[in-house]
Amino acid sequence: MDFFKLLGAGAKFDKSRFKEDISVFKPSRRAEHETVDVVDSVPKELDFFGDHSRQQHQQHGSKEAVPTRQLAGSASQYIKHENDHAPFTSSLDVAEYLKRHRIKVTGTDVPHPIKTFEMLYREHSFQPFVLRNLEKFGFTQPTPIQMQAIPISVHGRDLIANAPTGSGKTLAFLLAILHQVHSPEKEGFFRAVIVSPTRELATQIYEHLRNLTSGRKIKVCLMTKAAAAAMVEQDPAQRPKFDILVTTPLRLVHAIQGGEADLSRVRHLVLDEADSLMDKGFLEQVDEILAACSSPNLQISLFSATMPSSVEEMAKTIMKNPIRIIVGSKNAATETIEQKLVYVGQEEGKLLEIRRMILTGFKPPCLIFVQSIERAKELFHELVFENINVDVIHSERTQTQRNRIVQKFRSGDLWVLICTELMARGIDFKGVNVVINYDFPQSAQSYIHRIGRTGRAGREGKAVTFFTKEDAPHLKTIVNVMRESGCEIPEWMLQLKKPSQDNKKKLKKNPVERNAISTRPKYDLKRRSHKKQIIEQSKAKKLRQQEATESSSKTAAVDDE
Ligand SMILES: Nc1ncnc2c1ncn2[C@@H]1O[C@H](COP(=O)(O)OP(=O)(O)OP(=O)(O)O)[C@@H](O)[C@H]1O
Repeated sequence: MDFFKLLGAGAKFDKSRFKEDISVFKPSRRAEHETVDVVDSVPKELDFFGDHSRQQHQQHGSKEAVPTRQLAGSASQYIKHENDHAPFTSSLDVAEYLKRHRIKVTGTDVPHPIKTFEMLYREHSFQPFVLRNLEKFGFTQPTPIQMQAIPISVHGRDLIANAPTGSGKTLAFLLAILHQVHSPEKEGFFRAVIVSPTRELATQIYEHLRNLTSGRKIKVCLMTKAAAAAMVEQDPAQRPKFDILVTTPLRLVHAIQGGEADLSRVRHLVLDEADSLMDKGFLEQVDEILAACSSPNLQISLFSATMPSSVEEMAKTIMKNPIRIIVGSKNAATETIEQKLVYVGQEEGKLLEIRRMILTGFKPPCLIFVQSIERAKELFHELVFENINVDVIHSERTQTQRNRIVQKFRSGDLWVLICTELMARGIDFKGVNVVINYDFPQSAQSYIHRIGRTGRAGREGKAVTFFTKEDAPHLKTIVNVMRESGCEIPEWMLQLKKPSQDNKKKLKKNPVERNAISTRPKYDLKRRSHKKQIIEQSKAKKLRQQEATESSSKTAAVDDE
């Protein structure tokens, strides 16, 4: 029996490359004579995921070798329907409309959704400039999250919104804010604050807002390092007045502590990528921001493509009677993304696979995710000689470099961008064709956001995730996401054991240890590191000698005096 055909069910395997693994998984004589359905079952010998139970499920499953996306219904949220302009006639009518757009809403006194942007003007007294700008920038029809989130926010209600990546969440909260802040206030206090976890995302939201406010005197502040430094220098009475603030958490906390940002008049606080902001790394800062937003009428909105229950529970403690929206399935990946898992054997197999992809019709633009800055640099040094336009972005690069790289990737000058988790959330590169998870993601959330950089706004995209034997215990986490987003999964993958909560936590905290990314033989690497060590030791010795000579000549000079 062909075990690598079997392993290939739901993943890709190259037999010639995995000779060693073939011997590891070599079937017993008895197993060779068994007639087993190629896809449905995995014998013990291949049970490197530690799940023996799936043998009992031989009769189920698909014969599809690679998981494919189920197309049915995936683009439904963008399809216009005949009755889209007619007002709602009954609550049944509303329920049917929500169902058709796969919008689930929970909460009390939920305002009706909108069917068109024009309804914002007719039913919610939006200013005409908003409609003009929407048209100017090509937004003709609201997406499902916009249909329901905007009226809720306009009614001043707290909101927890969970909708897929690339489904237009940004415009949903920006339009609500524009309605609330449609004319500039003379005193110029911040009236709305949008917090996002990265500078890149904050900049993107700011640009989006600038487009939507064009032609109006609404003042928007992007809290950059330079802007914050300028505020510190300025006399408080002379500081420019702003209506809306877009910021990262730490920058804002510094401004609050330094007295440059007064949030006492903020009416609406939006936490974009809320689950990330309410995670340990940011929680303290978010607490401080919340404390500074002291208005009794504060309205809070949380948006993300992933909203774990623990975050929702925590969120409810700071919100007043919130309404919750889920578009599609909760915490699922976007359905227009074709997702694939590729088994690469050892760590070294990843480079071979990526080179094979480049040689055999690789369609840029492409984002490649790795788990650390070190690995991003290593991969860049390997791919830079491949005759492709490649660059690398991570938090150790300067802000100017980061801005330039993002710009080049957007304009198509860069084909391949190697990145860390820094780029996983929110960044809207419209035409990314493929996302490669070179390193297996550390959580389902990370997977959903990373692959969500493709397949945006109803477009199609591809996501390829490499996995080695070390990643196998966590494979089920990703398989579950794939299933939730409509991929067909072979039965044996569905039967894999779930990683324990403990294991999940461990992986989230620390990534899997991996060999360095390099095509150089290990012997070469060892020799290089040894050589480097000798050079450093010799430099240190020289320095010590120099210092000793200097100090003895100083003593001599003192003696002479
Ligand atoms: N109503 C609309 N019609 C057409 N395009 C839209 C509409 N709303 C948003 N878009 C576009 O869809 C793309 C994705 O939107 P956005 O970045 O807001 O997604 P998101 O839901 O915030 O994703 P993520 O979870 O990754 O942050 C953007 O290019 C945006 O301009």
